[in-house]
Amino acid sequence: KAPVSHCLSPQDPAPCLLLSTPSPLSLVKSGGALAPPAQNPTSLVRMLDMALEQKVFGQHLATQVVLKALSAYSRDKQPRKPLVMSFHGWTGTGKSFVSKIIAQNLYQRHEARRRFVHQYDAVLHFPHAEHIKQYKEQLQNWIRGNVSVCPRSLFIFSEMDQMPHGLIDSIMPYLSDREAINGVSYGKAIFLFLNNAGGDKITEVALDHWRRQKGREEIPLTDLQSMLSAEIFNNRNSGFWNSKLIQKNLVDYFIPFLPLEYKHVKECIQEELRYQGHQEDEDLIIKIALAMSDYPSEDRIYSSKGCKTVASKVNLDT
Ligand SMILES: Nc1ncnc2c1ncn2[C@@H]1O[C@H](COP(=O)(O)OP(=O)(O)OP(=O)(O)O)[C@@H](O)[C@H]1O
Repeated sequence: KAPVSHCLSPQDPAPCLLLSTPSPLSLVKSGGALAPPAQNPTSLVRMLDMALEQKVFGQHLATQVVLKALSAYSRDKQPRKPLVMSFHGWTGTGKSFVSKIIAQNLYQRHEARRRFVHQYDAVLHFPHAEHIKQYKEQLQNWIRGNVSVCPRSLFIFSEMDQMPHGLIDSIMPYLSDREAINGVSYGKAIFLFLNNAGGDKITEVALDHWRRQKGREEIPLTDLQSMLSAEIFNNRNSGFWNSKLIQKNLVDYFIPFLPLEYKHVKECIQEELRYQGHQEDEDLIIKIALAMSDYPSEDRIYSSKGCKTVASKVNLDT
């Protein structure tokens, strides 16, 4: 569970420092491979597939789309447009978890590859809406600087719902389908946006399916995706409210994270017990999972916190 490190962090006083003093590794041209030293992109995607399959519970829609998108992306030697994915769902359903798995598998086998992964937290890095002009400039500089050094950079924007309105549109030129901007080509970069916006609608759809006694696997992805794009564009609490990125269709995939059910929470608890080195204790697993399955109040199908508080609950009870 290594923390994601920054290549050029938003708080760096000189955001382009690495451009003037790059390390030898950051100068290696990544060419068609995902990151230096060159690796077979297909095998990286296969490893990612295995990791998602083993570690992520209850998110068959999200993991399928992520894998398809990344396999297509990794096959394209000269993409003109970066891959842009927007994750949506309730808290604790695995959005950050999946983005970490992507980062670890595509970039972080080698310590130095962490330099290709950049995480921006709207609450931490863009706290004051009145500074939006300055943030726009900084954001453009960080992205331009990082992609100049590492074309296959991965940018993760978490807490998108807290993003000052209009800020994300400042990166629109980099997400477009075009050759290069001032000699820098952005087509090999990946952008991930993590949002809670859309989570309530996803849950409504899932619950409706459950009430009609249809399986979770039957929830249609296409309906959810178009609903999500409309929802985040029209929702004032979303970082994409009225966003040109949505209007211009620059987000390639809207990815729904379904609310987690009792059985998925149980799996998270089992995993956490293993991780903390405890024996599997079925009574304890059931006790925690039952307490966490709280939505809707009459049926208690889903956990409104997903698996987010599992680690602390296990800590408390062991
Ligand atoms: N679908 C899942 N499968 C396995 N573990 C999960 C899943 N969802 C969450 N977890 C566990 O719960 C922890 C918290 O989840 P995570 O941070 O990914 O939630 P999130 O969707 O990003 O929430 P938020 O919207 O609050 O940021 C993860 O680190 C992971 O251990």
